Amino acid sequence: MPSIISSQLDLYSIKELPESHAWKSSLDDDGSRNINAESIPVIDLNHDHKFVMDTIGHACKTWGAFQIVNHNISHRLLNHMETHGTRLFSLPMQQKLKAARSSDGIAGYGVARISSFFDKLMWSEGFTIFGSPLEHARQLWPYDYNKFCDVIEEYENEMEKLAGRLMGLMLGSLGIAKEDVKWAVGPRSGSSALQLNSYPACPDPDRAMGLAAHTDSTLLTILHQNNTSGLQVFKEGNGWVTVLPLRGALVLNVGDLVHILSNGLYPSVLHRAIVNRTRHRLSVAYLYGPPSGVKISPLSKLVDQRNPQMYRPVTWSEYLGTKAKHFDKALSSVRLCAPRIGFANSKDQSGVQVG
Ligand SMILES: C=C1C[C@]23C[C@H]1CC[C@H]2[C@@]12CCC[C@@](C)(C(=O)O1)[C@H]2[C@@H]3C(=O)O
Ligand SMILES: O=C(O)CCC(=O)C(=O)O
Ligand SMILES: [Fe+2]
Repeated sequence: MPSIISSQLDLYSIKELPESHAWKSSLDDDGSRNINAESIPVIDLNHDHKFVMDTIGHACKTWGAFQIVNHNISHRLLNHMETHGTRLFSLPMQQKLKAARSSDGIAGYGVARISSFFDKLMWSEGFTIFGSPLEHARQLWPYDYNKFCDVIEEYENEMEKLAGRLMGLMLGSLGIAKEDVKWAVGPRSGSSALQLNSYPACPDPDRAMGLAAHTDSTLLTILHQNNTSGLQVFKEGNGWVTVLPLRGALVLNVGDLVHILSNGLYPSVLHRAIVNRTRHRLSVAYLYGPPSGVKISPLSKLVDQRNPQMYRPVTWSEYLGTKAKHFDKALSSVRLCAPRIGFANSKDQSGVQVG
């Protein structure tokens, strides 16, 4: 387990990669820096409905991730979010620590929640918003916290609408009307989180890891990255594929709960973030979950004798607890029967850690 002291290192001031953050020797290159020609699809939401739905279905099956353009989230809002994120991580360390995540909490400033599963530390810092950001914002900027809260509120509202629309398209591509899934329509509250990730420029990027490989414990995640690459998705047969930032585009990741809902048809995507020698990278993940209390289980229309129910019902908070305990074994710990052969995530996710 990383010690408290080393998890609070100020990465902005370090001139040489400490052993605590060295994941692998520079000699063993796993090819992660190849910018492969093939990458995740880019989907224009302005195309006609049927085309968009079919393209999304195909992307979910084959990649578990895609980029979207013409999503109706304004450049102004994306830029504001980026500015406020950068402003937060530029604060002095002792100021950021005033909003530190408590050991049993979700919200606040700190290392990634999954850090405890690795013996090396990641080259990143994060700020998680779960519920109102007011208290933490007050600690960060005692005289000037409103602007931050306003941007977060607007961002969450806009993202919620987009996530609902994408959820409808994904369900549609599975042959399910959104209206047939009770919780997918109607009011929702407290069923999303926002994760700001900061990856400072790193003196030895080939040996460092920004955010270790994981799948998201969400229905879906909408990711905004600044104009610096770092996100990679894993595709069976291709290995790690870089998702190049496309100005104004957003990345959509299929999460574990859609994996469950689709009875394994849309596998959640394994992804990670690598770091950069000269540039600071910022990403903002909107983590979209079901309303609290709702049990997520494979849609009955997708279950029959030939396709038995693969997962037991779980609520979001139950699943988050399972993930915190079992990490990459969380999905298999709620599995009822063997995975479909040849599916992207049917293989064990262990073994992705190097170093
Ligand atoms: C709603 C969520 C989803 C969480 C936990 C909680 C709040 C923070 C999210 C993340 C964000 C960073 C990667 C991850 C793996 C992590 O360490 O914290 C995510 C995790 C998950 O998807 O499991
Ligand atoms: O920074 C990135 O591109 C990835 C972030 C991520 O995977 C997450 O916040 O869950
Ligand atoms: Fe993620």
